[in-house]
Amino acid sequence: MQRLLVLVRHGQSEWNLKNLFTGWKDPGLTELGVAEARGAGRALKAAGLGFDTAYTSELGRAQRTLTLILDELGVPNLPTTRDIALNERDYGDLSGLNRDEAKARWGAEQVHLWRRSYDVQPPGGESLKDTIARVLPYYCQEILPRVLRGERTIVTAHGNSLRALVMVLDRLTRDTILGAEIATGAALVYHLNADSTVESKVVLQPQL
Ligand SMILES: O=C(O)[C@@H](CO)OP(=O)(O)O
Repeated sequence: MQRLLVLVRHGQSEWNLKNLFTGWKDPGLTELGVAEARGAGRALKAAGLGFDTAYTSELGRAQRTLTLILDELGVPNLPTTRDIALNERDYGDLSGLNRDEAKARWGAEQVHLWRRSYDVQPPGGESLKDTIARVLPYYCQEILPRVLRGERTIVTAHGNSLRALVMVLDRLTRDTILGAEIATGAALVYHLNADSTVESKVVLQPQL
C-alpha cells in the first residue's frame, strides 16, 4: 500500500520579498510566489503523484498555494481541511519587523537564535518547540491516520510549521534542526512505512 505524505511550503509571500518577519500575519503571494506554487503543482504532476486529501493552515498564502497546486493537478475540488494548528510559528513582537533591522538592533547571533534554535522564544512569540507542541498532536491525530490508511495526502503550510514536522519525520536533533531550511515552493515527498517511520524522502523543486 502507498502511504504518501507531501509537505509543501507556500510560494514567496509579499513579506518574504520584503524580508519581514511574518508569523501569523497574512500577506499574499508575490508574482514569483504564484509561479512557485504552480511550479510545485507541475513538479508533483511530472512525478506522477496524485492525492486523495489535502490540509492547509488558516493563512492565505498557504491556502492560495494549495489552490494553485490543485489547479495544476486538475483536481480543484479535492477535499481540504484548514486548521490553525498548521499556521506558521507565531513570531510575536517581531512580526512585521525587517530581519536586517532586527539584526542591527539585537545582533545577528540573537536573531539567528530566535529564527532557528529549538527552544528560544522570540519576544511574545513561539519557539520551534512551542510550534511542535501544537503541530505534532494535530499530525498524529488527524493527518497520520489517513496516510497510514493509504489516503494520499498533501499539506501546504509554512517554513517553521513544516520544520516542526520535518524534525520529527527526519529524526533531527535540537542541534541538527538549526541547519534545516525549506525553500518556498519546495515539495517534500515522503513515503512512510506502516509503523509511520520514513521509507523514503525526495525534495522536488518547483518547475518554473
Ligand atoms: O517570517 C516568518 O514567519 C518565517 C518564514 O518566512 O521567517 P523565518 O525564516 O525567519 O523563520
